[in-house]
Amino acid sequence: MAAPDLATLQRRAAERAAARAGGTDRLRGHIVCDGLVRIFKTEGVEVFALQGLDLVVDRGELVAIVGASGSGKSTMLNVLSGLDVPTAGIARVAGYDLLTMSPRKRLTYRRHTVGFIWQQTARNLLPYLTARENVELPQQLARRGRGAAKRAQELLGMLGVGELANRRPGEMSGGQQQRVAVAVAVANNPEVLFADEPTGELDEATAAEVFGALRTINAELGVTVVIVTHDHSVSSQVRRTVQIRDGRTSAEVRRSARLSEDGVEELITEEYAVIDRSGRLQLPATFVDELALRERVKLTLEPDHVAVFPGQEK
Ligand SMILES: Nc1ncnc2c1ncn2[C@@H]1O[C@H](COP(=O)(O)OP(=O)(O)OP(=O)(O)O)[C@@H](O)[C@H]1O
Repeated sequence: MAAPDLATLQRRAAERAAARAGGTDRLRGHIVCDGLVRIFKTEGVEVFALQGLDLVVDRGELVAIVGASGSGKSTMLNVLSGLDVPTAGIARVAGYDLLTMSPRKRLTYRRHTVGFIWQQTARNLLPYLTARENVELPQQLARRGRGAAKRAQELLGMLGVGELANRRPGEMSGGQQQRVAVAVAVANNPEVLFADEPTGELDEATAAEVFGALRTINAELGVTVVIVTHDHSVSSQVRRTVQIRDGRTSAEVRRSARLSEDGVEELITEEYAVIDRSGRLQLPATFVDELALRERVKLTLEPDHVAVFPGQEK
């Protein structure tokens, strides 16, 4: 069977997500971070891991978050997954307020609302269980044992690893293990799936298969998917890539499919800088270097754009 094209997947994900949410008007802001701040204090030194991060992810979206080491990706993911509490700002996922929720609600949130995939393949699966048993386990723990075997087989089939249902993780490749891990993560039908460097231990071709599995889950189940990675090539695998720099969202790459005049589908890639509510934006490092922009720049307002010029030397 030929793989569906990007436009079809895009439409299908939107339809499934709308059906799940109970109408398109409830689609906005499945994940909302607004002015998110996380300060760590170690030995009297304050580290600003998140410095007013803004991010809105719609229900049913699939988004990649990229950034260099130390940019704040893990801190953001820890907050969104309910493991850590931010210092200030707004963090909301699927209607849960992550700053004020009680420990009990936090547990419910982690068990039922979100699913996780970690970088270390070994952390995602129990080595002594088969693929099918691994997918059945979270359902049994949530007392959804009836029908667990059927759902496990369906999910494994959907992710192209149906034939491996009776194999243990040690008898599968890293990529196959991560695809089974995707099935485990969505076994209990979470609303949001967080993947932390899910392809960190894989080569490029295998990584592409795992990204394909995440796209399938997004399109078929309408689950909102957030992939965190330092691998910039992920932007060729997803429609929206958000870049984090110094604890803030700094830029976005959006890919969309459109039909050209002669009826051929073409992919458009557009790059945006992110501007916050105070009007702050970060210029891409390459632009800053190219024109040797330092300290102050000159801005002029044109009818339809703003121009930035190197400031005068002192
Ligand atoms: N528990 C902590 N205590 C003190 N500082 C921390 C703590 N966790 C993170 N930091 C600091 O916060 C900043 C952001 O770290 P974070 O781990 O979120 O970055 P990252 O983008 O995930 O990096 P990597 O890709 O290397 O995992 C770094 O300067 C880091 O040293």
